[in-house]
Parts: sequence; C-alpha cells; structure tokens
Amino acid sequence: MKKIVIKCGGSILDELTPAFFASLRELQDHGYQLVFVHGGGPDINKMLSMYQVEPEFHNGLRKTTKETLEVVELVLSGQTNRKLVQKLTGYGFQAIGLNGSDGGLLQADFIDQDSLGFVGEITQVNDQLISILTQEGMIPVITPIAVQTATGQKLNINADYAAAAVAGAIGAEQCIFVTDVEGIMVEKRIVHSVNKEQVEKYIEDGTIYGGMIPKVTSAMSALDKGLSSVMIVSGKAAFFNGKEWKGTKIIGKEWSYNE
Ligand SMILES: Nc1ncnc2c1ncn2[C@@H]1O[C@H](COP(=O)(O)OP(=O)(O)O)[C@@H](O)[C@H]1O
Ligand SMILES: CC(=O)N[C@@H](CCC(=O)OP(=O)(O)O)C(=O)O
Repeated sequence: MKKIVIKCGGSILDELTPAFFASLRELQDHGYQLVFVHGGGPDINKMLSMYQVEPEFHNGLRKTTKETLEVVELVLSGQTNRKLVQKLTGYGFQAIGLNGSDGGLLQADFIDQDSLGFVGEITQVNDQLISILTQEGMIPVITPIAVQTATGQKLNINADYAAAAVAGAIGAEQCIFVTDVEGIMVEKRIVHSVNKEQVEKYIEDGTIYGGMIPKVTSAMSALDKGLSSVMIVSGKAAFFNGKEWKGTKIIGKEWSYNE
C-alpha cells in the first residue's frame, strides 16, 4: 500500500481546519496509509519561558541542555502529541500516539554535543512497528524524541528531519510538511515548485530563512532517499481535493514539475 508521511509543525497545530482533515480523508480514499510526525517548537518555547530559559537555535536546531531536554519531552510527548491525537480522533481517524524513543522507533546519535547538546540525527527507524500499526488501519503519531541505542540516552530531534528519516525508512511515496504558510514564498508569491539549485540559492540570498530551512533541507534528503514527492502545504486549508495539490512541490535534480 502507498504510504505518506505528514509532518505537522508546531506553528499550525492549534489552527488545523476541517478542510485540512477533509484532505486527509481524500488521501485515505485514494489508498494512502498515513503516518504523522509532529513538531511543537512554540509550545516548548512557552514552557521554557515559564522557567525563564531563553530559546537558542543554531541553523534551526534547538540547543538542548539536560534540563531543556526534560522540558522538550514533557511538552512534545505530554501535550503536543496528545493534542494532535485528540484532534485526529475527533475527526474519526484511528490515531495512536507514540514517543519516538519507545520500542526503538527512532534511534539516533549526537550531532555535535559541544555546540548543540542533546540533539540527535536519526540513524535507524523501527519501520516494523510502524507497519504493524498502519496495517491495522491505525495512524501512528510520532513525537520526535529518539534514543541512542548504545547508552539509552534520549535525544531531541528536529521534527522536519525526523519526518524525512521516517519517510525514507518506511518507503513512503510522499512526505508532506504542513505549516502555517501555503508554501514557499519568493518575491511575495507562493511558488508551485522549487528545485535543488533554487533551494540552495534561496537559502544563500535569504529568501528562505528560519524554520523553512530545516524543511527544505530535509525535503532534499527525502528525495535523495527515493521519495517521489515532497510538498510544503498549509494546515489552514484543503491541500488535496482528490485530483489537485495546493502548495509548493520540492523537486529533486532529475524531476520536472510535470512528471
Ligand atoms: N521563503 C519562505 N516562504 C514561506 N515561509 C518562509 C520562507 N522563509 C522562511 N519562512 C518562514 O518559515 C515559517 C515556517 O517554519 P516554522 O515556523 O518553523 O514552522 P513549523 O512549526 O510548521 O515547522 C513560516 O511561517 C515563515 O515565517
Ligand atoms: C532539535 C530541535 O530543534 N528539536 C525541535 C523539536 C520540535 C520541532 O521540530 O518543532 P517544529 O516542527 O514546530 O519546529 C525543538 O526542540 O524545537
């Protein structure tokens, strides 16, 4: 069966519309099994501010101390994941929340402990666990906390990177990044598609900045892993009506938009 990974950003979790959930139903009707990975950056920042901790990011990745990691897991697993599962259930989907560190679902190693602290990059995904759930018609909703297998240490993973890694590991056909804008804006307009060369140029000249950077870089890595399609779409509107997609398609080297 065709699989699709949907990454839901923290920027949009509280604003998902009925039209967005209708698009999910369309995907299921077109034979897609859905797998969610969620973010929650704004919720984490809110909780950290209660502890008077200033967020610090390097290239879109949160510098994560031991104390910050505790807050990240508390918020993502205990609050954000619950919120998304509840919404999906409310719309009639069979969603099941999973912490990425459970059952070796997401396994990772430190990226650079000196500069980023407890931040990881995924080395392995327990795709069997995901398959067991999707084959039963359930929708896994994955929190981007991973485990370093050798030590049992938990690591904070950027949700965009986690989604791309899951998509590659389960052989997903597509990966969709759901966020608070309708796609990638270039000179005040949403563009239909961007290719690798354009992405690199737009990052360099500042057209693509901040939270959009991990999205486009992980989109490129997902395409390198063999996915057919990666899109950036808004959670405020319908993004698929059974025929057409709305948003920005990221195109790998060998792809043209008409394919
Ligand atoms: N070229 C661009 N087009 C659209 N949005 C962009 C662009 N460059 C940066 N952004 C920013 O990226 C944001 C989405 O990233 P982020 O806030 O991290 O979302 P999420 O929580 O969904 O991952 C947009 O709200 C916008 O401010
Ligand atoms: C390492 C790292 O940056 N982890 C992210 C995990 C959440 C996330 O990615 O949330 P969004 O998708 O809403 O940005 C963080 O701590 O914010």
